[in-house]
Amino acid sequence: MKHYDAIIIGAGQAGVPLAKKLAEAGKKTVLIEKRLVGGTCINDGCTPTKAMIASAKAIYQAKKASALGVEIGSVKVDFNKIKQRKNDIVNQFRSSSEKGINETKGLRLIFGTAKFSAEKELTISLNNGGEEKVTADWIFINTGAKTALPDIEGLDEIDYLTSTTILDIETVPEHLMVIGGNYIGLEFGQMFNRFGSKVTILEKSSSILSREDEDISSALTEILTDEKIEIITDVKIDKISQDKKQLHVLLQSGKTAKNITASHVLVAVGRIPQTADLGLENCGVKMDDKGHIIVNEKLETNVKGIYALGDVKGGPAFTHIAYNDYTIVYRNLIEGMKYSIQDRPVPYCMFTDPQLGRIGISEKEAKEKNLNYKVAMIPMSQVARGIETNETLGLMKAVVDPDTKKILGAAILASEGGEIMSVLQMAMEGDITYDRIRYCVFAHPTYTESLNNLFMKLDK
Ligand SMILES: Cc1cc2nc3c(=O)[nH]c(=O)nc-3n(C[C@H](O)[C@H](O)[C@H](O)COP(=O)(O)OP(=O)(O)OC[C@H]3O[C@@H](n4cnc5c(N)ncnc54)[C@H](O)[C@@H]3O)c2cc1C
Ligand SMILES: NC(=O)c1ccc[n+]([C@@H]2O[C@H](COP(=O)([O-])OP(=O)(O)OC[C@H]3O[C@@H](n4cnc5c(N)ncnc54)[C@H](O)[C@@H]3O)[C@@H](O)[C@H]2O)c1
Repeated sequence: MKHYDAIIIGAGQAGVPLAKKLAEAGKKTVLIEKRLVGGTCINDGCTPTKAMIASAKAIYQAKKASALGVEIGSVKVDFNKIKQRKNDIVNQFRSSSEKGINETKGLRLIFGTAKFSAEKELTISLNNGGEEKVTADWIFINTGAKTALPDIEGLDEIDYLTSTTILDIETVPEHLMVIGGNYIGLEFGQMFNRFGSKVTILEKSSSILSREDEDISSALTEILTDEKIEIITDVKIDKISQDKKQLHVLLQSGKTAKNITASHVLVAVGRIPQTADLGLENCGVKMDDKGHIIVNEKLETNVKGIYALGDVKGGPAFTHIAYNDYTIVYRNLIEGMKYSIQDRPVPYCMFTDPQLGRIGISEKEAKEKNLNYKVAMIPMSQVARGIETNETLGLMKAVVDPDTKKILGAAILASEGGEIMSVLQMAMEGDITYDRIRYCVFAHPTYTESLNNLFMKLDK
């Protein structure tokens, strides 16, 4: 049995950089991956979806080009080429990551499924056959999450799609029914609508984006509905069945019963941690009732020397959070720092068009916390850059503290909303108050310049 300084389970967004850096720091390290280097983000998540969303945006832009005086004629979608481009980008990212691992001295990559067989011992079922046992002083669990399946009668008897399988479907669905109206449902829903599918989104809450402020959720609902996407809320699905031609969904929306047929169903109701087959009972690492690994603010589990990073530990499930987990663990263990995950900013961006860039607290949260707050808001139809580029959908909104003048949070539903939000995040991190931003000199005419006008609204 081989002994290492460090074992990392999962070549995801935390695992790969951590493994490389530990090996570079002189630690004998092994990285175990059961499927593909790069994990969800590169292979089934951010990279492929954002590549395909770029194609969907090009279709949309081409169709509205006549508003800018450009006549394109009919727009033809080559779905195979869209997928090929997506596959090329994914392969490029994955192979460059794998090359980086293989070129790192002191780092071994094993393809296989790891399971704890004792506290600091793992048994690996190797992908090319056989088994290997390894032990280490430090073990880092970065096994990510997978699609959650709702408890709906008949779901296990139909050919449903997940965010992974939909990436490789042969043709554009005629009618795509999406269960779940949040990040995955909305990004895929709008994308396939633009590729030519009829799209129906079924959301169990009273609105899509149910965790966001109502004005943000209703603005996006209007935008998507204008694109002819059907959104049904307050949904309880009673049964799904399939015959040779169609899928049939029996549901209640509020008090109304509906029977909807569709050609395809995409399940997008959240993700669950990949912990069930990890053998955690053999090492004593504790999980919560949803199967997430419980960690302290330094990402250590209840067992000394075993850490969990990324989606598997619960909390915000984003690539940048998994990556930040790696930097915290690495700097604490190798550089002797005392970084914590508490109070770190959690920005995110949903890549619908317009994007939703979010940071800090929402108005809803400010109200719930009984804070003294004010809201600044400007519709994109009043933003010069938006008008000039024909990107007038959405709004910018910031929640501020009128006493300290600090920005508490922002929701930017706009073209490039993620970039504009990041400008406000920098201001929040650097304690730049809104009364300064109001008079900051920004280049004209940029979206950022409109932050002057956004905060001017607070005087009115
Ligand atoms: C469709 C989709 C779109 C997304 N878009 C975005 C986005 O735009 N922006 C964003 O920030 N986030 C996005 N996310 C979320 C993001 O992908 C995840 O938060 C991120 O990948 C989590 O990284 P991780 O390192 O925790 O896990 P992962 O990247 O999931 O990596 C875990 C790895 O562990 C491996 N593994 C699991 N169990 C074992 C085992 N027993 N033995 C060996 N290996 C194992 C898995 O095969 C996998 O490779 C998206 C997710 C999806 C599904
Ligand atoms: N741009 C991004 O950053 C991005 C993009 C995609 C995914 N992600 C990550 O992936 C994770 C999973 O995304 P997601 O959208 O699948 O999950 P989610 O938990 O964010 O949203 C699931 C939605 O499904 C609804 N729902 C649950 N059960 C339902 C049912 N039976 N019928 C109808 N609706 C139901 C919920 O009310 C919710 O609105 C997110 O946590 C996110 O962190 C991020």
